[in-house]
Amino acid sequence: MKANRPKRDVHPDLARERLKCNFNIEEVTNIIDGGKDKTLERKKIEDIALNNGACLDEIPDECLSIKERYENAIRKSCIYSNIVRNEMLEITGMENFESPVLRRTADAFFKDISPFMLHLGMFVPTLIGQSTPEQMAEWLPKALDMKIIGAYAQTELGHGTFIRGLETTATYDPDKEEFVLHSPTITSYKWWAGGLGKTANHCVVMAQLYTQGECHGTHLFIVQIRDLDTHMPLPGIKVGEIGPRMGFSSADNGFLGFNSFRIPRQNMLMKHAKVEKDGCYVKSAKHGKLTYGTMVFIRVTLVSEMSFNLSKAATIAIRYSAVRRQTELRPNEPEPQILDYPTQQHKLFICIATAHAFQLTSKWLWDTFQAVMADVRKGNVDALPELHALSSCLKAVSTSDALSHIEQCRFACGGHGYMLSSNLPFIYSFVAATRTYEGDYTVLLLQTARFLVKAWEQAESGNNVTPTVAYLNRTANTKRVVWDNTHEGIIQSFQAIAAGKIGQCVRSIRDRIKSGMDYEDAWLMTTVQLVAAAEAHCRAVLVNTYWNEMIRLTKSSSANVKTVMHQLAVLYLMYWALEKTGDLLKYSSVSKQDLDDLQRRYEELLAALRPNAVSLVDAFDLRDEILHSSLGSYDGCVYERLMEEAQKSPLNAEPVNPSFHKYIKPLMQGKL
Ligand SMILES: CCCCCCCC/C=C\CCCCCCCCCCCCCCCC(=O)SCCNC(=O)CCNC(=O)[C@H](O)C(C)(C)COP(=O)(O)OP(=O)(O)OC[C@H]1O[C@@H](n2cnc3c(N)ncnc32)[C@H](O)[C@@H]1OP(=O)(O)O
Ligand SMILES: Cc1cc2nc3c(=O)[nH]c(=O)nc-3n(C[C@H](O)[C@H](O)[C@H](O)COP(=O)(O)OP(=O)(O)OC[C@H]3O[C@@H](n4cnc5c(N)ncnc54)[C@H](O)[C@@H]3O)c2cc1C
Repeated sequence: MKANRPKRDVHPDLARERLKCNFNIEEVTNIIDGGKDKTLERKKIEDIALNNGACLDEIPDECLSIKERYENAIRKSCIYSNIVRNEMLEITGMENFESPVLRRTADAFFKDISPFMLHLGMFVPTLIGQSTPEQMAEWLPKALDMKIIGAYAQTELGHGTFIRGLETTATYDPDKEEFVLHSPTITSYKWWAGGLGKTANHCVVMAQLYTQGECHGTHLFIVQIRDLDTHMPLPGIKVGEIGPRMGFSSADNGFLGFNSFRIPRQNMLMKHAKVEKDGCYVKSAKHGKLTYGTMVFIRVTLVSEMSFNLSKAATIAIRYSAVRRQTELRPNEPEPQILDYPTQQHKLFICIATAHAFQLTSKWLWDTFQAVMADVRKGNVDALPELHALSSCLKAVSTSDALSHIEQCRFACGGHGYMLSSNLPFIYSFVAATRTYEGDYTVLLLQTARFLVKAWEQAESGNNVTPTVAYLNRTANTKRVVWDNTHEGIIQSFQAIAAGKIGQCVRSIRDRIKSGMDYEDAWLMTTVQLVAAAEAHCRAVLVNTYWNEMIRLTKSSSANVKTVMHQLAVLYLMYWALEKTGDLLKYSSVSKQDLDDLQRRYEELLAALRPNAVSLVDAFDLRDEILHSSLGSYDGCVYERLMEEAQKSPLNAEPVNPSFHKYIKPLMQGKL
């Protein structure tokens, strides 16, 4: 099933674009990767993956049946896992199994999703984050060596968001020193877990723990569900695939039910709480939500995942826009490249800037996460609420923004963007799921809002608050910030908007309580504003972090790299300031004239970035094998590739489809 891509000359329009570049592309690539050494390591790993079997499928994935797609994905997953296990991890180090490079090289194998993704993405991280040292020694080597393949089964048919409402039970039986797992209702069936439907032989299960007649809430258990030799479901296990979805077509998302299924006591993941042999429950965690740790970890990693997906979509749309020509501007003049239209630049340059904003913020978030986890290991959980609030809003906003920008990339490619061979629909449907999974957008912003309301009350009473909300100490009691059109001024305005909205939420809640509502109802009635306040806080964090990190990381860069990186960050600030003019008018002293000036400067910036646009996406350094796009390949031979992909449609395998003789001809002849 291997096909070789024909080598072609670079399209003259793209070649001309590359000549216009005025900055050192490699320097920008190094900044995105996190340093020159990281770029070299990434390239080395990509070479290993691509020389070892990553391949174009002769028949595109989308032309296969569901079953064929799954089987092809498994075939490739096994090849890929072997390479990861035997060669890549030697370079990254076994402890860096979650390295973004592995995620990136996986794309060279899978246009859609690997059924093993959740094994490496959630099963292994849960073992690491939730096991005792003994459990880790037992399970982790097997998982890393692919001796066992796992899934993460938390969500049920009836509940995804409200984890405390999960119904699966794990009841301890001290006589046999076993837990009995049971699914008491149809709504208690596990639903959605990736890799569970057909692939996994183990999974982590979240269930309500009962011991000595008492319920202790949700805990995690490791459960073998299939025989390691025959792969048949074990007695007491009902497992299968949940059926076709909008995307994730080869991820075999599954359902799982238990009929009084027994597992040994040692299979409860006991890092934060345990059940003794006699059934005694002992809680050691200093914070009640540490069992939610894998979710926080994934939320943190999703920010860089969004940067990666956006960089793919932007690369496709910008290369395409450089070779696509449409509409005469003046009679008898050549049609311009569509990238010359300011409206096209408005759709696309923000995608490049946002990919940078998310990438730089994600590195900062990752460092914050590591520091907080190091504290937690020492028994200090003070920074956990702030980390939860931060990772929740950044996950929500980055997935939501990435989704709408990717849709803009598709719009920017006109009809051809609708083709699956462009890869934009795959990228879109993958990112659409991220807005929901690992915590829905609204739900996570409301988590952040809880933290913000408390922080606002602290700041209001003159107490110092934690770093990401420190702006509240400055702005909580200010009515309107004075508008200043420098980058510092714009960042401060975003902080003023956030503070203003949080303050308004607090006042609404208080007013509602005064008018007789209890706190829960007052909160509920204010949730539309609370979501907007949490989003505003997240934007303040994003603009501030992106700007500071950009300045820090370009300190020793060449002058032109500094300029272009600076231009992108200013574009990001201006784009969002213009998107939020209503808020600026409400919470700052900005005037109509200031906004008109801002609009003009934004349009000038689009023009200034235009000559470097193709090189800026080249700097993402996404190889064709990873992009999988007829519109986005490095050579820009868009029309040849579209035609080539069209030939692969199964409908073109024969000149006349049998349905002609069976139905159309009889219809034409009046014989039907
Ligand atoms: C090595 C071998 C080679 C192998 C090779 C294999 C080849 C692999 C092929 C490809 C490789 C690819 C590489 C992998 C790359 C990985 C990419 C990652 C992809 C991941 C894909 C993920 C798929 C999706 C998975 C899922 O969706 S899992 C399910 C997720 N579910 C949710 O997120 C549910 C959301 N709900 C909640 O989180 C909670 O219920 C809630 C909304 C937070 C409420 O919780 P609860 O009711 O319990 O709490 P409350 O009472 O509301 O709050 C009480 C207080 O607690 C605070 N709180 C809540 N949560 C937390 C927390 N996590 N931390 C800290 N504090 C928390 C809350 O704020 C309250 O505080 P208070 O002070 O206000 O009281
Ligand atoms: C592709 C995909 C893969 C997945 N993989 C896994 C997996 O591997 N393992 C796993 O365990 N799960 C997985 N999930 C499940 C996923 O985590 C849940 O779907 C997600 O957490 C949302 O929960 P829900 O489906 O119950 O939505 P619901 O909570 O029912 O949400 C429905 C609507 O109600 C709103 N809503 C809900 N609660 C509130 C509230 N308190 N306040 C205001 N509005 C609210 C939401 O905003 C949303 O608009 C996956 C899901 C998808 C789509």
